[in-house]
Amino acid sequence: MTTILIKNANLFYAKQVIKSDLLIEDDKITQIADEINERADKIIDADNKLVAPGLVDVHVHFREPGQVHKETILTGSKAAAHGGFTTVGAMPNVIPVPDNVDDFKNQLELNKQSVIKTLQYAPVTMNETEDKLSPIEDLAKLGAMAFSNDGHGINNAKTMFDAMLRIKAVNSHLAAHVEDQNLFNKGVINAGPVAEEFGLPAIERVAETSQLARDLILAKETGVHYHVCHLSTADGVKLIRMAKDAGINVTCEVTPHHLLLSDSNIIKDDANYKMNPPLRSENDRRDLIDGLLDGTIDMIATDHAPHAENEKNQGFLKSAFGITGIETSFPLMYSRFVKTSLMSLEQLLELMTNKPAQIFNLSAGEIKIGADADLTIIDLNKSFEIKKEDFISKGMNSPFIGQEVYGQIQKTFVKGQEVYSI
Ligand SMILES: NC(=O)N[C@@H](CC(=O)O)C(=O)O
Ligand SMILES: [Zn+2]
Ligand SMILES: [Zn+2]
Repeated sequence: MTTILIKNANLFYAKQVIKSDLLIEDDKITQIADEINERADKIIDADNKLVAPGLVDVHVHFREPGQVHKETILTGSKAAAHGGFTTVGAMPNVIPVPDNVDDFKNQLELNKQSVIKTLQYAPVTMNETEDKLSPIEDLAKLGAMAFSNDGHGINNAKTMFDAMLRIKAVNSHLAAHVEDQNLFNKGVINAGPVAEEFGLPAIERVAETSQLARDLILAKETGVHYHVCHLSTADGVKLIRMAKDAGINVTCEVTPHHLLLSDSNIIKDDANYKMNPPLRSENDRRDLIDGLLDGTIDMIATDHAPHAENEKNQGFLKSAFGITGIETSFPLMYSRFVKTSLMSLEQLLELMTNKPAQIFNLSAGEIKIGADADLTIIDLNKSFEIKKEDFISKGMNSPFIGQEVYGQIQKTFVKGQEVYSI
């Protein structure tokens, strides 16, 4: 047996940060107490740093198979460990889309290269296109964490309705990239004065909100657990608030970038500000923050979307949609929300551990006796600059490069194994 004793932790335990020691035996947490003086193979003095459950991100893109020049499961998962994450949900917009038993099994095999726990979404429809539903029952049986066509909206209401019924029947979750493909209309930036100033084709807010309104009604009718990916609009927050009040089984995520940036921050033609959904207005951003603080929005997810340099330096019109996020999420959220007293550290940790785990029924996101030793040690007082060269991800496409932040990840453990150390 291998034992690790962590001394002098500021431990996030039972929804509070407390002074504590913690003992790991092999892959499990076996003791949590004021003072543990057991002999151990390794003793780590946490020196009053934060010891948190490994962070949970239900929305990442690891690009393998098919686009390994952007990211691989190995580089993506190492980047996640660098960001303090120990459990992630990988979206199925890889090539080929794992929309059948063989490709899904192959995807699960590939995911074994992950240094953290990489769970797999299955697509809602074949090849994430409109016409035909994927073999939902088979893919659920193989262990799909949930179903999503992320990257594309599901335009056809009948397709969505049927998908919801079948996903509900297997007791799974439907995570929706809510976007009407016709209203999206090949835009590249949020509709408004900034789009006009730059003369770029725009994405209307109604691309998100009209499909969301439809889906909420369908979710009410079917009872499926309907989860909204990367919410971006003020009206979207209102719709979800109303739906929750009406008892509809809806949950929702928001990304750090939609909380921290608006279209007014976009540097002309810098595609590190190009993603889908686009950065919206200051008004939308404020309402997303309100929605996060009042519980309308349930969790933070990064939508980590790595691309190669030459796919992102083509200006706003031609570059790919998406930015990396998994290595900067905690430091950015901690610096801009906790340090500024918009929320407590405990609130932020809930949004990045317990809440996503609970909502997707994952055994993750909580430090407790008997749980897997999935932990991260974070120095909250350490400030540093976000630098390209510090990314482990193959993707360097971040609008946050150059920003000064607090909250440096020092070590990350998965099942008692150190998967990142500074
Ligand atoms: N967010 C993005 O802009 N891009 C994502 C797809 C998605 O999340 O919709 C990608 O796969 O690159
Ligand atoms: Zn999406
Ligand atoms: Zn995505």
